[in-house]
Amino acid sequence: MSVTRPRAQRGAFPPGTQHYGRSLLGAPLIWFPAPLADHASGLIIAGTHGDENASIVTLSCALRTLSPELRRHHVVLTVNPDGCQLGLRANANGVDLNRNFPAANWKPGETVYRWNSSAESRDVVLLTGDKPGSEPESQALCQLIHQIQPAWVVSFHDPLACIEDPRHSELGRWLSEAFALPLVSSVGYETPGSFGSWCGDIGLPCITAEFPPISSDEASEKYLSAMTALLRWRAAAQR
Ligand SMILES: C[C@H](N)C(=O)N[C@H](CCC(=O)O)C(=O)O
Ligand SMILES: N[C@H](CCC[C@H](N)C(=O)O)C(=O)O
Ligand SMILES: [Zn+2]
Repeated sequence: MSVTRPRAQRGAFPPGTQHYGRSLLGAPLIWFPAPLADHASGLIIAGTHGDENASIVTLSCALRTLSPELRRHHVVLTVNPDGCQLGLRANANGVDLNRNFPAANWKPGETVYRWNSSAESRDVVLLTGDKPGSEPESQALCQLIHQIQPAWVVSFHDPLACIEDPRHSELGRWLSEAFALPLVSSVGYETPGSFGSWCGDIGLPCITAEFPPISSDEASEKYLSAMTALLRWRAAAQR
């Protein structure tokens, strides 16, 4: 059996998508259950920030490249489909979903982000939501995780160019080598109400993989083999 599908067949998704809710604007929230699911299956997510296209597109390309029957891990391509449609970091309410998760450290009010990689400071203002987990997209993702109980989560973002894994786990070290990105313990600033904070609260290992500032076109070439390998990654003890 071939590990990858021929290029001619990679234009369409393999069958088997499922819905786990609806976005604020009514878009379906879609996930791709792992055909080879077992207790060691993880969850790979991207598009929490709808303007972080390079990682979303590369994960999509990998899903369409790997022979579907070999995929061990579940996938959510776009946590924030409304943000993707609007070209926006936030969801349609102006909420940064990665400050809206019902973590113990959630903070009310405003949050800031950097306009682009040329900006020196974080001066663009977004909201964190009316209460922890107020947004349909973050609520639905938490519910999906409680339902499928992944062994770990890898959350893709752009453009900070690092693999953030406080545990420096086997998977974190593998990601750092496979994507040739530095392994760090923290992205270096506070992210109250973030997905990783919520995972920490429930004891779920979470690694944040930040692509560098790179086009989708270049990332889909440079990172395709690493992303495709991640979809069927196994710990050494399971090989
Ligand atoms: C350029 C981009 N808006 C940016 O640098 N944002 C970072 C956060 C990156 C991310 O959420 O993955 C920032 O605000 O520092
Ligand atoms: N660049 C991301 C970093 C996320 C950090 C991660 N540890 C998490 O908790 O999701 C952000 O500003 O939202
Ligand atoms: Zn992000």
